[in-house]
Amino acid sequence: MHADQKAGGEAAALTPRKAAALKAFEGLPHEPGVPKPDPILVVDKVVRRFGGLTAVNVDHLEIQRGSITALIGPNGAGKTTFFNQLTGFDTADSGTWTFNGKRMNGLPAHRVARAGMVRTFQLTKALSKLTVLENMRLGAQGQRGERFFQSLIPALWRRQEEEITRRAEELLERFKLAAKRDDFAGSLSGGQRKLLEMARALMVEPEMIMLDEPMAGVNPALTQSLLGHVKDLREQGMTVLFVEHDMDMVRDISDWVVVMAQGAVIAEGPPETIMSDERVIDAYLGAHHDAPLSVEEEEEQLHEAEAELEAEAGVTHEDGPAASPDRAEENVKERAE
Ligand SMILES: Nc1ncnc2c1ncn2[C@@H]1O[C@H](COP(=O)(O)OP(=O)(O)OP(=O)(O)O)[C@@H](O)[C@H]1O
Repeated sequence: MHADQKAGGEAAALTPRKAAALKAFEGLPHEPGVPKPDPILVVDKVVRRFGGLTAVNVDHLEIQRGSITALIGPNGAGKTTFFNQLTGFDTADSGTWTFNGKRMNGLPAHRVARAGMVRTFQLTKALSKLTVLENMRLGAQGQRGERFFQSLIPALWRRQEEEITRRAEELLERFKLAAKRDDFAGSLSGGQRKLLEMARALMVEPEMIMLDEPMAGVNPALTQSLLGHVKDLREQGMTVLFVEHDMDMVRDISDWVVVMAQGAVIAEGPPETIMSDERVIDAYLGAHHDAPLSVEEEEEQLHEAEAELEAEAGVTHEDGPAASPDRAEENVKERAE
């Protein structure tokens, strides 16, 4: 009975949108840059250098429409820098990327947002001296700019302002922040700020939302709620790309996982297999951790170990530092006895 209940629960969690997202990835090779059946974002040869450091060097990447894709990788892999390039918050040295078939490289952040691709930040950008509602209304700036000429006519402008407030209030309701509407954003908890950031990103009615570490700084009480909201974005037809270090969250909500290391995409695949992919384990633990040692490497390690033992034995011996390898050997023997 327990198994049935479990199966029922899982079936209930497999919504049509989730099923469609999973089907889109079925049978795809688990290789970096693998083409997707219906990509909303296509990235080619994006490079960003800081002095001598190549922070991003992504050869090819496609993000499947309507899916939740996780972007993972060790610290300093280039995930945030990559987000910054794609969303116009920084300028790539080279490369191209298209969103819904339109070239996005070179566009400033507000135009990228207006095209339907928005992002949130690792450290939330909520303006603490503005109220929650004011923060939400600011999120609609892209829409305002688009209707600049309408805004010259007061009646149209007022109607638009009312629309913006109505949408903001609806979203605050959905994200359970309605009671905080008139509080300063600075008074919110870390998790509530993350919710506000997500709600604010939705003010421009995006097609794709990019979340930079949505779980960072969120207390456990809000974790489930945040997860639910992210899944909900896909249920509403949006595409989600998120950076996250919390592997439970990655396993729980993503349909597909892209792994970055040292600026490049090194692996892609479904969450259940990607965590055991050797390339991924190597990237997290440091390259070649489990490759057999060469004779030279073995000798070098032996030598280093001996030198350490000798040094230790010399320092801790009553007679003072080891004067010679022989003396050190004696010290080691004495300690062993
Ligand atoms: N403005 C900058 N100037 C110089 N170096 C930078 C700059 N921004 C990022 N870097 C470097 O680029 C590399 C990639 O950094 P990035 O923050 O994109 O990695 P990340 O994968 O997002 O890491 P984390 O998971 O720790 O957030 C790092 O070595 C970082 O020090």
